[in-house]
Amino acid sequence: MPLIEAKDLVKEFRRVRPKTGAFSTVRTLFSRDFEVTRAVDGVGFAVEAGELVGYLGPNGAGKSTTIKMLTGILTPTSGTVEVAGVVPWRQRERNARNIGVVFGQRSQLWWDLPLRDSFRMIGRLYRVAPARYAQNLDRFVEVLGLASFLDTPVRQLSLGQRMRGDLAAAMLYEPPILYLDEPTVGLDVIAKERIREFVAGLNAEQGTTVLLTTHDMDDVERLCRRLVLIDHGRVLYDGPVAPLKEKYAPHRELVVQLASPAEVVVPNADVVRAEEGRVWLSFDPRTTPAASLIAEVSAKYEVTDLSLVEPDLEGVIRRMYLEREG
Ligand SMILES: Nc1ncnc2c1ncn2[C@@H]1O[C@H](COP(=O)(O)OP(=O)(O)OP(=O)(O)O)[C@@H](O)[C@H]1O
Repeated sequence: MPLIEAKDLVKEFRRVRPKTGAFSTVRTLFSRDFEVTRAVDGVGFAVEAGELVGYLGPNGAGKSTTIKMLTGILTPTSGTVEVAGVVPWRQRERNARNIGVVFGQRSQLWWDLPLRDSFRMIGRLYRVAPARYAQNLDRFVEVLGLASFLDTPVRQLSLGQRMRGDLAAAMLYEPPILYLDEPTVGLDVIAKERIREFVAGLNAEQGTTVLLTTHDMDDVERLCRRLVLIDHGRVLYDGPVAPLKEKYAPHRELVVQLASPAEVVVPNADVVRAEEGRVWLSFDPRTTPAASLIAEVSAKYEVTDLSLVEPDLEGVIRRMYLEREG
């Protein structure tokens, strides 16, 4: 049985359409004229225990609204969700024990308290046994590098430090599920990598099931084996990363550095760029294996260096969205 299962999930937001003109405030107050936004429009997916799934889509696609329904913050307009056998919005407290949540844009920590006290409050709130609590705290302090700012009030922490604190707080009570909404937004490269390493470790070592929304394709490349792509509140793709790349970016690039500039002509590959002896060749690995192309180029030209370039996921997803729109 899946650990997380959403079926035909719909969420509509109704907002009174504001009136203009004389007595507009009073007329808005008594208005029956609603504006309806269907943020999530029939989403369905199932996540098995131990998966690490990227939940992606353009701005306004409905990602955060879905996560909010999975956490129980929002009640859907229709459809069903079960998370570890619990309907999140009916049993919010039971659901909360099963999930850790990190929203990159906002902290769950107490702003005026030192990180250590925030952790203590969370430990008490979730009734973590003292020995277990101490063990978990020690581990997170070590792997997330929290020691130097554990006694600093949260409001004085840098964004990267706060995010690490938020991650530790979300996992202190060992929930089997972790929802991450833009966990690396605004962080520098090193801080991002640290977060990714931590999440990958939780998934690999603890078997934590992770649902990740992000706009950062490096997060996705590094962490996700499966993607659920949504747009306008609907699922466009649900499956592994590789076939998506194959379908929307079947070509690979071979970059060769020649000893001296030359016009490269080889069958089964197109020169897409050439600059001072560096040549970018595009080829289809389904018909031309990389090894045979490399052998061919090396036999004909004096090659001093070469590399193979994989298609990047951002381009793949962009191409998919463009194709659907067109
Ligand atoms: N409380 C709300 N009231 C009215 N409309 C809302 C509310 N929350 C979200 N929406 C609308 O629902 C749609 C989906 O929003 P959502 O935040 O789920 O998208 P998202 O995929 O998370 O986007 P982003 O990547 O920009 O965070 C948007 O059109 C948004 O304006």
